[in-house]
Amino acid sequence: MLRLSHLGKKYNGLPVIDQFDLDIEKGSFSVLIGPSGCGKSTLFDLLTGTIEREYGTMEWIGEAVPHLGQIAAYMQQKDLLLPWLSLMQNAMLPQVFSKEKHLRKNKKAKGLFERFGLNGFEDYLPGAVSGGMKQRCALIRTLMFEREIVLLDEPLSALDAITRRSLQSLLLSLQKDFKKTVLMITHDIDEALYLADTVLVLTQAPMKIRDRITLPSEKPRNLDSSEYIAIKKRILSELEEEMQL
Ligand SMILES: Nc1ncnc2c1ncn2[C@@H]1O[C@H](COP(=O)(O)OP(=O)(O)OP(=O)(O)O)[C@@H](O)[C@H]1O
Repeated sequence: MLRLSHLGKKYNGLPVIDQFDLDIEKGSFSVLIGPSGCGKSTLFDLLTGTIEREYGTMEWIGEAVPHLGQIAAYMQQKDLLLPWLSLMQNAMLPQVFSKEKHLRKNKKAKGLFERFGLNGFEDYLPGAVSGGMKQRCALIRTLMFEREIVLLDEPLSALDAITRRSLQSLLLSLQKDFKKTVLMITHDIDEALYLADTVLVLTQAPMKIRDRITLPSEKPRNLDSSEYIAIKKRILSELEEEMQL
């Protein structure tokens, strides 16, 4: 389990995150959804160790850790591929930090290119492929880090609806086939309901968990069913209330 206890961070003397607690089951897919500016990216920066927390603790499987820098792979909204490297070279970047055999990693990357529909594009530069293909490559690179936790900060928000849905299916396989613990930020309620085991609705800053919704285990889901329409309404009204505060 990932356990965050009493985390806190201030900017210019104002608390963005204050006494923030969160438990995430190992192997689960949790989605954070909250008003703009409530502190989601700040939380990820604390988790990755990009910024230092002022107080609070983090535990991963019962052990206190300073941050998740060595435990989590992080993927952001922007693909952040290096434009002068081919897709395969970008995907293989984690190899630079790994002591493992190049051959095994290479085989793994090739398998992922096939699975993610990028075979034949290994030698293309990022500038020569679509946004969806770049995000798929970024996702492969995230998997190449072979970390137990995957942090996703709005990874699909820049994509069109059709591309987005096909990548959502790939994200589902992150958890199912690769047994990752996934924590994702999104502004898209449908995306949250399609992917999550647990949806965490957040308050305005200082950020707290306002609602924790455990979804039925069946996936993929039919979001047109009355059950999901009701959950969607619940989340929407909670977010509207937060935005009016
Ligand atoms: N480096 C910084 N210096 C000062 N204030 C900051 C800094 N980074 C973030 N903030 C402030 O902290 C608050 C939370 O920002 P953060 O980016 O974490 O929100 P968010 O929930 O990720 O927003 P969005 O959904 O719009 O991406 C905002 O008020 C923001 O202005």
